Amino acid sequence: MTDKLTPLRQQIDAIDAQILDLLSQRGRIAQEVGHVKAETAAPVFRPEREAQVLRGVADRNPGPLKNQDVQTIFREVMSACRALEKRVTVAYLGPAGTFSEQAVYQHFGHAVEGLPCASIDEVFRATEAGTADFGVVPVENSSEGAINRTLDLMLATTTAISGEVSIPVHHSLMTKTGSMDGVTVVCAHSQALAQCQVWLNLHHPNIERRAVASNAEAAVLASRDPTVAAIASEMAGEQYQLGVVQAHIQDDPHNRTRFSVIGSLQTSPSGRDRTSLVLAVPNKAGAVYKLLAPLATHGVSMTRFESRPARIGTWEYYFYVDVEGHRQDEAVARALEELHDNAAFFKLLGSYPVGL
Ligand SMILES: C=C(O[C@@H]1C=C(C(=O)O)C=C[C@H]1O)C(=O)O
Repeated sequence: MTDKLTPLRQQIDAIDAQILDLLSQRGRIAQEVGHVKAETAAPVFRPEREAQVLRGVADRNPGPLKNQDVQTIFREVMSACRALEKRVTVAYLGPAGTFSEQAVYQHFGHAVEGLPCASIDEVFRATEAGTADFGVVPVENSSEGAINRTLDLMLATTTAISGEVSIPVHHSLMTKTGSMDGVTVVCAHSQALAQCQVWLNLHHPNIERRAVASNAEAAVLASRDPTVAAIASEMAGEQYQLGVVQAHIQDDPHNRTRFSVIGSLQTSPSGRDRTSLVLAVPNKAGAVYKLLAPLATHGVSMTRFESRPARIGTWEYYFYVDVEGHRQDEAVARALEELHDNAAFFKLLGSYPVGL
């Protein structure tokens, strides 16, 4: 067996040497790109370019590696190259170990400076103040719907959306010991408790459920107290050395959360983009129908329509609308102009590449 393995490993060693050499060449060119950008104070992180690179590797992938796996590798290659230009700082809902942190790495790769924040408000504040270059905030969950605080802050702040990232959300029940003996309370973020309620009703109907600031916070509490169980990601469980009582307890096995990347960057077209905006109309019959007519006129598809009650003022609801295409695409630009004219309130949140 050894005789058969040795020549194969020699081939792998030779290929690795080539890969390393090519990575170094790529890194040196990225440094040059960094110098060019510095001359014009151009932004280092270019989400549209990174999206194109990732789509390109999937299109050209000859196998046997899976598209998703080569994309993960190239995301990290770009992340490391980008860090040679500048290591971007990204604020997210902490502490470390949250799904938000996972979303940060999925979008930016690991060569970034994560800035864990105590609340969604703080992520917006850090991003607006420039303490972080970008922020990553949850927008909607496939089981529980919109994250209202995020929608409200999108309206109230000057941040723009420059990207999106969607991740599978799997919840596990974990304790310090890996068993439920002596456990009197299950802690998690209210969204996670809601996403696991059928399972909890069935298996632990009599244990108190307590909502805390985040699932990672629940993991911290469980790591300190054997009477506390946490619902959190296994990543958080590993971070705080918890034992898994039961993995994947979320009621919907396809549960996902979509995050927005926020910042001051206005992303250029990537070829497959989405545009997010907020609209309001006076409370009159047929007003919403009329408001949206320009989308149909210009053949622009709407991929999301969400309403939020206006807390003060003249209008009853704000409508959060996502459409296919970039604000610079001709059809989208025309539709947006007409929407703007029809609406009592209009705010363009941003155009950005459709997430992988
Ligand atoms: C190298 C660049 O800078 C960054 C790094 C990229 C890369 O490594 O491919 C791509 C886009 C930018 O986020 C660039 O703008 O081309």
